Amino acid sequence: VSKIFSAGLDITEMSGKSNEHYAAFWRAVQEMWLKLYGSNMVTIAAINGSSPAGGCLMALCCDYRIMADNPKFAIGLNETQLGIVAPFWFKDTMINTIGNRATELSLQLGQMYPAPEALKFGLVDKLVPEDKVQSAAAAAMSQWLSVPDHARQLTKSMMRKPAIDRLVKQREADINNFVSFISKDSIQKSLQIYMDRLKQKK
Ligand SMILES: CC/C=C\C/C=C\C/C=C\C=C\CC(=O)SCCNC(=O)CCNC(=O)[C@H](O)C(C)(C)COP(=O)(O)OP(=O)(O)OC[C@H]1O[C@@H](n2cnc3c(N)ncnc32)[C@H](O)[C@@H]1OP(=O)(O)O
Repeated sequence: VSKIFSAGLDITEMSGKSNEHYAAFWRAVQEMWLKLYGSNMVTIAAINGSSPAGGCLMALCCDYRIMADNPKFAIGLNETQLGIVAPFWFKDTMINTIGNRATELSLQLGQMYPAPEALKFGLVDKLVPEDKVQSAAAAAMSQWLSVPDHARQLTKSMMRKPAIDRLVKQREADINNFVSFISKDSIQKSLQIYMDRLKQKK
């Protein structure tokens, strides 16, 4: 979709459903992260629009991020703005990209960064004109693929393995945490208010 890289997780999957539904949904989200963050392939994010929360997470899972140079497009982990909390593995992924202090600021405030600020913060690696995002991503891919694969893969794994192992170890506990958190009346109410606001903004 033009102007949106990803709207993040589907909020309708996290509201008004059964605990079994929430558990299956969260397991699938974990699986997505484990596959993408743990992939030994080269992954380049061509960010052609806004990228809140889960969308930002997907971009952060990639090895390199190229974003369209348009201040109307914003990226960030904005969970607190929805009244929810980015789980520890979202937080770890952000820390591994921009460091601890910048992550703390970002997460507590639920900040969405317009493209130029995202570049300053290190959330993205490069800005290019909107119509050059795909070609710039292809060029970056060629550069990354020119590095000997075994050396690049072992290096990637060395950098990411501690975060991945942490989720693998705590996977079931993380699902239980998510289910008990998201099914609280107060959290369901916050999500509903956020969705109503999204619809009113039209
Ligand atoms: C203690 C801790 C323990 C455990 C952890 C607990 C909790 C962690 C849980 C969850 C983590 C979640 C991460 C997420 O990804 S949450 C989702 C965050 N996403 C957003 O905030 C995006 C909101 N959307 C927008 O900002 C905009 O819609 C936009 C920039 C993506 C697009 O803007 P547009 O102006 O182009 O389009 P709209 O008119 O706003 O939207 C069109 C349409 O789509 C609906 N919609 C938008 N985003 C979502 C979404 N993420 N899920 C579901 N639906 C969405 C929007 O309501 C409109 O619907 P209608 O056409 O009105 O029906």
